[in-house]
Amino acid sequence: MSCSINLRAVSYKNDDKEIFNDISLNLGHEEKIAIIGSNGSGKSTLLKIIAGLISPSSGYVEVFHNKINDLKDFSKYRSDIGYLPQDVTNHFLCPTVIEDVIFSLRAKGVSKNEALIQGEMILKELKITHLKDRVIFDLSGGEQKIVALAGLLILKPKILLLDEPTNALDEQSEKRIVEILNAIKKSMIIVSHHRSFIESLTSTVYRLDGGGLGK
Ligand SMILES: Nc1ncnc2c1ncn2[C@@H]1O[C@H](COP(=O)(O)OP(=O)(O)OP(=O)(O)O)[C@@H](O)[C@H]1O
Repeated sequence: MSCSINLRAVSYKNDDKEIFNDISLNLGHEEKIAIIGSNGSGKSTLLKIIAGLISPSSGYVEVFHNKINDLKDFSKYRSDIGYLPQDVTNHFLCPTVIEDVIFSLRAKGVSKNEALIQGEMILKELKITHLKDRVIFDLSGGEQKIVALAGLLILKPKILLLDEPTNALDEQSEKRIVEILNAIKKSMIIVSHHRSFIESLTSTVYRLDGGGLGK
């Protein structure tokens, strides 16, 4: 099977406390999987390891079947992996929606005109054109999540890692996120506590608990 991500016997210790041990997982091409588990079981930590933000204590990650030996190895896959953190509030770098959404493209050297064209296309796709010139910190939590997602999607990542994408959202915003994610054909790992949300996206659900990952 062609895989986007493989975890090979990944373990993580924090101040000598074992968070999880010997985790193996395969994320197939354009497969969507969900990870559930109790608070503090290590779901966010595992997602950060896959996103290349922290290193495992032992074991390793493969991205497109290439072994990642240290965090530097992730640099060539940065644009391929879009990571949505649990709390997006501190994730924004620019005051307005459109400026923030195009920020990563501009950072890659894309001209302002071209970046604006692509930014407006993403806003249209996600049906948030009306938010284009709004100040991000005045937006609701749900709107901020969708704007953060737009900022990831503009780079056309092949893999999405989403940490609690519907945390604290109302039913309407959750429905909107489900529509958006169901329309996206990408490899995806979704961490969530919301059973109904997960079930509307995938039937492949893993539980991380007691230091191990199982179905
Ligand atoms: N920066 C940190 N410093 C110290 N301990 C941390 C840090 N981040 C996480 N931890 C600890 O690591 C463990 C796993 O945390 P993590 O956030 O990965 O769990 P989680 O399953 O995502 O929890 P939740 O469902 O509450 O979001 C917890 O015991 C947590 O207290």
